[in-house]
Amino acid sequence: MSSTAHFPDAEGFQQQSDNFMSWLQACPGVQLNPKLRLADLRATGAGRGVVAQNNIPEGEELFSIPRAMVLTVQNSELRTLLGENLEEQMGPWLSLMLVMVYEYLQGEKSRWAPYFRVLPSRFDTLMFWSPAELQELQASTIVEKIGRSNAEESIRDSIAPILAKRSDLFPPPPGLPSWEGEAGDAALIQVCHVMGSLIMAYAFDIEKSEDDDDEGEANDESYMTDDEEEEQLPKGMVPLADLLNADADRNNARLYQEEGALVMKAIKPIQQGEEIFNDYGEIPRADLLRRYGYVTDNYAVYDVLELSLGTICEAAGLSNADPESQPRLEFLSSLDILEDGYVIPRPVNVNPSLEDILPAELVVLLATLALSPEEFKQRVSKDKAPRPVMDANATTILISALQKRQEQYATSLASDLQFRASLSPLPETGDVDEAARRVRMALQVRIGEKEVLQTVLGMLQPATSGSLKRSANGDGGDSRQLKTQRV
Ligand SMILES: C[S@@+](CC[C@H](N)C(=O)[O-])C[C@H]1O[C@@H](n2cnc3c(N)ncnc32)[C@H](O)[C@@H]1O
Repeated sequence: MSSTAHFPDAEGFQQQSDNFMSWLQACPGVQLNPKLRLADLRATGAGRGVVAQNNIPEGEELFSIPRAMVLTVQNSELRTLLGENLEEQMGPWLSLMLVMVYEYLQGEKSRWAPYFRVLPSRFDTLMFWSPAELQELQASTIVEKIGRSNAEESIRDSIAPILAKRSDLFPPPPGLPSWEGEAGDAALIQVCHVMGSLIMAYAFDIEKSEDDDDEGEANDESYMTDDEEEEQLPKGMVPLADLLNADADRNNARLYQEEGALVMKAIKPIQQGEEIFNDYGEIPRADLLRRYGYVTDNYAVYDVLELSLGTICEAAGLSNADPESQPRLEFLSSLDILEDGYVIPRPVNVNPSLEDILPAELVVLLATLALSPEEFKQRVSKDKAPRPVMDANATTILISALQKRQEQYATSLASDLQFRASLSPLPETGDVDEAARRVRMALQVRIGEKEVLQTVLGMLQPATSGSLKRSANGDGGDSRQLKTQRV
């Protein structure tokens, strides 16, 4: 979304921002601090953003948006028109998507029309990348999390029938007789993806409780229903709050959910000319790209490497990773400590220890796979998993798993770094070629993951030298043990 290409109307851009701010200002109950300006940040690839025109002290209210102004299922007339409890029936994602499609199709008649005019309709999020572009992410597990086909299935199952039945409320786009048939379906999927992407990158979770001062960042699931979603909070598009960009290091504002309004406050002193930033949380660049369609280096500290159960089992010499046919996996599964995959964070301390880095569940899995048959039998009879301690055998399995993981990426870290160094900087202003931008963002993501991998490998390899090798009879003997936190 953030390149200038996504805001093509150069002439109207500032006008739309000004119109939006005037509209907001005139809405009953809205409080806007006059020190704010909705700025044009396209030159830095960040679309619109909120900037301080004067110094703002810590704690000062930046704006207050009455709950009635938030674009939610609750506040849309569609709820009454359909006469159904949409949230209960469809879950928070799809119900808000339907409501947003409705309001968007209402055009000028929607009470949120000036708001829609400042929201983008094109995005750089992974949902919109072509298969060739996604290939640039190589073996990153983020590709599996995009969930495009699941999302489209949910849209066809839940939203399409309502649009087909109620064309009085959902007029098909000009030139199309209905939302059915190939063209109707394509138009429906397109508009739903736009609304889904807006929810993913812009919406907040709206606390139901009154007078709640918690921050309400939206959850990070793809926009589809699943069982867990039933428990999720309703989502809402909060005008202006969602025009704040985010920065991992420069977060200086927070949204507080108060009884009658959502209130953005400065959480640090903000200097004149400074941008006002929200916080998207500690998310890896892969997720930043999937949800928000951009990456910046200051999220690199949150990069992770994901190691699948399958890769670990392969490294341990198991023929498959099916708990039904692998007693050690079945044992861990019966204790409820088996995962499909394990997330290894980037070591960020000066002298990182394995203890800080490896998730305890991963260490227990490795320790279990490293047990001799005799030791495993004992564990089963005690119905107790091994302690989360890395011995030499566990370390060897992890090294082999990391090497296999490395092979899953099409290029090495060294060649990626070389490629990055060879790239000339993208122009700061004007239209940046979308494809070139995506290649670079994918490169950053895969470099981050490979850096985590190499750092952890580097930490493990010295540990296997000398006496750490387990003897052929499986006796742990004098293995040095690398203890990690307990589960
Ligand atoms: C909540 S919106 C913020 C408003 C947005 N800039 C706009 O013009 O509509 C989130 C989107 O803003 C962009 N964004 C947020 N923080 C950014 C940053 N630090 N650098 C570049 N783009 C950013 C991303 O495209 C993201 O999907």
